[in-house]
Amino acid sequence: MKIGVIADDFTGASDIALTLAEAGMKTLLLAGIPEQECPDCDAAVISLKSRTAPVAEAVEQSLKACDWLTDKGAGQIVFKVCSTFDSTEAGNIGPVVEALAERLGETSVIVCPAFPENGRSVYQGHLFVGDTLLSESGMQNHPLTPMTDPDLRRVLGRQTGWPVAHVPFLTVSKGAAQVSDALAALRAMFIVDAIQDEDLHTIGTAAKGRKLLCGGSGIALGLPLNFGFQPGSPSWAGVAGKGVVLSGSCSLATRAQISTYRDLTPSLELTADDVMNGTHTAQSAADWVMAQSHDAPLVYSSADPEAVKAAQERYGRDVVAERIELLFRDLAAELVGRGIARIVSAGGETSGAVVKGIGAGTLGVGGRLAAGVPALRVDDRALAIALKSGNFGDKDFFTTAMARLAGDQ
Ligand SMILES: Nc1ncnc2c1ncn2[C@@H]1O[C@H](COP(=O)(O)OP(=O)(O)OP(=O)(O)O)[C@@H](O)[C@H]1O
Ligand SMILES: O=C(O)[C@@H](O)C(=O)CO
Repeated sequence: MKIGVIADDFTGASDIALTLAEAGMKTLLLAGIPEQECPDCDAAVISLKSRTAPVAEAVEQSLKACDWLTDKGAGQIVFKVCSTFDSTEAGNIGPVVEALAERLGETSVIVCPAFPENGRSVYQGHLFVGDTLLSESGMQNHPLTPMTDPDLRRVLGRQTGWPVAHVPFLTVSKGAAQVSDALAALRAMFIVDAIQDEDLHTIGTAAKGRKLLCGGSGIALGLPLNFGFQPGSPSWAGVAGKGVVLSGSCSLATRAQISTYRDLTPSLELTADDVMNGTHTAQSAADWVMAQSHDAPLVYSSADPEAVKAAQERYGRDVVAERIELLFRDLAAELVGRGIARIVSAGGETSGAVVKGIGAGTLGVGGRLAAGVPALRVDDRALAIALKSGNFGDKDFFTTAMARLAGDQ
């Protein structure tokens, strides 16, 4: 194994697994730290559900994953975080990077969440989503990690005792040698600007030999070449059978996708009240799914910001999120037990719960369904899944993803 990735959520893990697979590496996605031997690979992505975990837990899990990956031969570790830098004042990005850097003996670390293909760019240390600052992109209303400050130097600075420095676009545009020189000057975490894929390739070249990087999936674009890999297309055979779309994401993109898909398919909305007072359970939702003649109905809890806020005030933010996630976990388990063969899951926390529910161990990476979203095959079962990050995919994503999971081009 050459590259080991620790991802702080499941959609993020599948996002970077696609980048590495398309860059020519045999890549495996592992749902947590494997208890058994895993098949041979060039890159392994360990998916944690640590983005919103308590800091100490996130640090402990990340260090365990790091030890497992280095033990299997990984010489370079990437800590994959969200391209919208989802985190809170407490962490978990700063504390995890600190702990990993200390474990690996690295004294300066590149931190770059840019993902230009999906509109995320970093310029003058600020994160943009398309042409808006992060803090005006909708992410200021995220249910668990509202992002209200677009200056990543400040955001990261609040999470770590390490100095936070900046490598500006002007340096990146001069090439890898200049980036390497800038990184050598200080013991620090460096927010590195990147506005296009070319910048990420430059940063990738500058990262040759570095033991630790932190970023979105874009940070991996230039790394495989350092190990001699050339781009390729992962293959996908398709899985036939009944499908389901499960969404707990409340992002703008997911809500637009739901509104399109709801016109085409039967849908069941689980409101926060329904879940909290037991009106809907995993059993009742599974009965509903199996009773639909449509081949891929929709079950969702994807409320607008006002409804989310009201539910959080009524029940507590973490309590309501956890109860909804548990319902999706148990629903996924129930549905797979009843023969569901294709699942599209929307939302990182939600996907962590869904993957747990289906009891996945190793997921093979197939072709791309959208930028940042691959088709995945669960273990060697006839079960296909897509883990869609909240803000990824166009408005027709659920329809096209379902068809492609089945093998349509
Ligand atoms: N009506 C609601 N009220 C409060 N919380 C909700 C509601 N519906 C869903 N949630 C919670 O909101 C959270 C959404 O996070 P999730 O990571 O699944 O989506 P996302 O943030 O859009 O995706 P990503 O992390 O991939 O960008 C989940 O914990 C979910 O349980
Ligand atoms: O980087 C992203 O935006 C995604 O891979 C993700 O992490 C969403 O949870």
